[in-house]
Amino acid sequence: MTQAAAIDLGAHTPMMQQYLQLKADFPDTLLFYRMGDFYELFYADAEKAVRLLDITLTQRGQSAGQPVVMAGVPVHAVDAYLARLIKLGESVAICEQVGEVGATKGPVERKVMRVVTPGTLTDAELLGDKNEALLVAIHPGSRNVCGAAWLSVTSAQLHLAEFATDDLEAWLTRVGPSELVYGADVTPAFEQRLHDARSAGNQPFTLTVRPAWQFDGGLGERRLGELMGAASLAAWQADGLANAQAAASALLGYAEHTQGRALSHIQRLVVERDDEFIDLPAATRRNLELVQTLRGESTPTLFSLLDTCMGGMGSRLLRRWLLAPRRDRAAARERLEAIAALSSAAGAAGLPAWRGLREQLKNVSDVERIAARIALRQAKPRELVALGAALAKAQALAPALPGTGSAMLMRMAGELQPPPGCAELLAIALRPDPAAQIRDGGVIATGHDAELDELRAISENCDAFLIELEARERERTGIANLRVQFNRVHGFYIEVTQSALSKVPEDYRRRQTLKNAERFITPELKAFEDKALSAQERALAREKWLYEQLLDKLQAHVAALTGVALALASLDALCALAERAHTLGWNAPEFVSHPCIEIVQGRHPVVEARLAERTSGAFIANDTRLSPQQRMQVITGPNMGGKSTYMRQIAIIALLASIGSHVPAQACRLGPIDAIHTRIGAADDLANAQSTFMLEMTEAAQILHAATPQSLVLMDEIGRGTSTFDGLALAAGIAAYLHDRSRAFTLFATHYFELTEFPAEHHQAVNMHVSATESGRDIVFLHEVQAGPASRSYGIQVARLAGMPAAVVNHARQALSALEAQQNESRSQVDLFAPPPAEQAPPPSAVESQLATIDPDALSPREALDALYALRKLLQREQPSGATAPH
Ligand SMILES: Nc1ncnc2c1ncn2[C@@H]1O[C@H](COP(=O)(O)OP(=O)(O)OP(=O)(O)O)[C@@H](O)[C@H]1O
Repeated sequence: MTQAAAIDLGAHTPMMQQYLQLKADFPDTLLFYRMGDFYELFYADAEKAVRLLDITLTQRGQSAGQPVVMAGVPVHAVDAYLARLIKLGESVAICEQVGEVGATKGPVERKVMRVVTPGTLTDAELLGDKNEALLVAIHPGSRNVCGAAWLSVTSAQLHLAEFATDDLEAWLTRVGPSELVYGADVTPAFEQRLHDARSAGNQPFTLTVRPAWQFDGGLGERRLGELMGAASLAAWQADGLANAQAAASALLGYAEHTQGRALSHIQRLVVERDDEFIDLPAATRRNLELVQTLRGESTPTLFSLLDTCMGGMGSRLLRRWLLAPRRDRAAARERLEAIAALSSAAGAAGLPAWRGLREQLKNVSDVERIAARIALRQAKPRELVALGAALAKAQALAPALPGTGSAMLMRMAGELQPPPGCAELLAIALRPDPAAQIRDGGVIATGHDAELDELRAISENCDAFLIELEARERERTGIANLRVQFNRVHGFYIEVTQSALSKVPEDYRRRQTLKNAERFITPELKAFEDKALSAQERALAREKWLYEQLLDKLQAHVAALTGVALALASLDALCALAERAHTLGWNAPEFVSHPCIEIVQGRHPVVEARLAERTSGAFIANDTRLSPQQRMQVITGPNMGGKSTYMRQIAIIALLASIGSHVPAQACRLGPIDAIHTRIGAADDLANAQSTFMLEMTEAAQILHAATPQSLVLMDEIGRGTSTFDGLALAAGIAAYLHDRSRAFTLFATHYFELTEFPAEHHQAVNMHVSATESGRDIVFLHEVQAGPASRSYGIQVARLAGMPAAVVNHARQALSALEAQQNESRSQVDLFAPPPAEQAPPPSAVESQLATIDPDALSPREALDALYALRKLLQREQPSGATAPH
């Protein structure tokens, strides 16, 4: 029950009545109730805010016989408080004063203008330049089909997908919601899965329940049709996706509810199918440290190395590219072509084009977000001025693009053209340095609106007018000490001393009599007063109105602006990739249609960068060659030798190539890839109460189920978490499965020496090892990956390097010799990789043999019954303890 319904509203003060009525619509959301220069929170909201924001709880007056408990935040600092609440997963309804103070009896009219939630942020201050808040709606349908719809309120795209409900977690990992909306009617089991998925990810999202009726397929189809301006969604291949449409209906409903208006800027509809993308499961994103390190930090990661974009739009797009590589190579090929064109020398200076373009892209404002904020009517004056400047830069960029060699760049040159009239509109309407908020005035340019100019002139020229009027009246009347003045109570007046009263002209009207003087007003002064007194307020109101008019006019340009934004973002991302390729010495990959991964002198870009920073030696590049004939590498060698680095670099190179980036290798040839799976030792997942070993086996099992001959699989030290024999046996089984059944490209690093025998019987596997040599009693890692198994393991040397006490090292050496001697003696020929014996069928039982002799068609009913009794008797003889027949 809501607060308002639970209590007797009538007993409250009028203001608290108003508050409680507003709050009733937002029972689960903190309500910021505007009172002058503060947003106030009351009752339970106040107590919660005090806890979360560390602000002071106060009490003021009484309502319904109880003290009013409240807490407030100043309006000018609200963004900082909102940012903190959003980070904590809270939502906030912002309630403003919309009526005029004193216009009605009772409290001034108030309205919730928007709801700020983690998935619907639009303020740059709350979002950060490089981040995107994604709102996702999920609708589980019948027959294991789940519908999803998602968008970022600040961009123009809406995504739809339908997938097997079993794959829910994988989809959520890929999409990465900030907030997930689901219907109140989902099953408790499904709801539990959402809660589990929320806490499993690196970035927990907020869950929001919405009424079940909002998830309506028909309504969704209609709303999407309206947004796209089309009668059918067939053009987007979005027809027939009833579950995704149901999710879209709730998504749009909720987004509008939070923004307080329709999302008219959404103009692109994208249906995503799960076979479109290279699968990058959560473990892969984590293990390859794509956007977050294993410790959960944002650097150093592959993305932090890659992202040298000049603006937030470019960074966000590049991140999307990195996390959603496509199986189809068309997009990657286009980008590679563009990078090549951007990298070729242009102009007299002979410098690559990207250099100049990146200079031009500096300080270009976030057109994507500003366009969305125009559509939502939230754009602030300075954003619009920045938009004008960005459009000018976009226009200047178009002719600077390389004219040949890249279809993508040529397309972009057209897309960078600002919508006709838009920049002019902004330039005419706005001052170049407007106030931050329209409510402060000083936003609309002089010369744009005659009435505003006049109002401003009045308030600005007031003094001059009065001086001029005074001089004129003195001359006209001949009263030398006549004064024109103003006070708050009586307004403007002309003051004449008693002695000069005889000279006062006809048209002077008496306003006030003082002891020694009389005050007058003239029709001219009265007219001026009417204007001047309210000129400032009227100027402010007029500016506000003109600003609204400007926003109205800009609506027509929103679609084109989002196009310009995308072109700017793509250009920034491509220039960043070109810059990286140049600076880091990367090369273009080549795509082929036959399955293979061939890398010449590949490097791990992040490890390489770290080594370069510490100047602790160069990174040793390594080759890789995987083909259907040689699809698995069993990699051995000492700890710290570089096995993990080598395996990860292959995955990273394959991923970079797939997004259309150059790669850290001399050359790379890549066939089709459908997934990158990784199983690499992780810390205990304490939050989910899973043991390391359980987690290891769960992840390995998922990979075995999912991997195909086009997948790349990294298995690092599988079996490490249990006893030696268990671990070895499992590792052998898993290797055999990947080799024989999955037939995936597999990199299998292991510390089980016994597994080096695997390739002898599995002909598509080869042994590789990372090299190391001994120098005295120490070990020197060479980090070179070479053919063949490691000659031995160096665990004890590594332990010595790590500073293990000499006593332990000596003890271990001795124990090792003893163990090795014993093993050599007793080494029997255990075939680790022998396929398990086929299960033998047990011989038939007497009942079964007897049953086989019966021909039911040849029996009379009486004989059939006899036969049945005989069978039962036989069974009882066979199973004397179980007196009844099996069922
Ligand atoms: N190719 C290389 N060139 C230079 N240094 C490297 C190379 N590969 C690895 N290293 C260095 O060696 C360190 C250890 O590498 P890595 O973690 O890959 O070893 P590992 O064999 O997987 O060890 P463990 O089995 O203990 O996990 C890296 O952090 C890096 O500093």
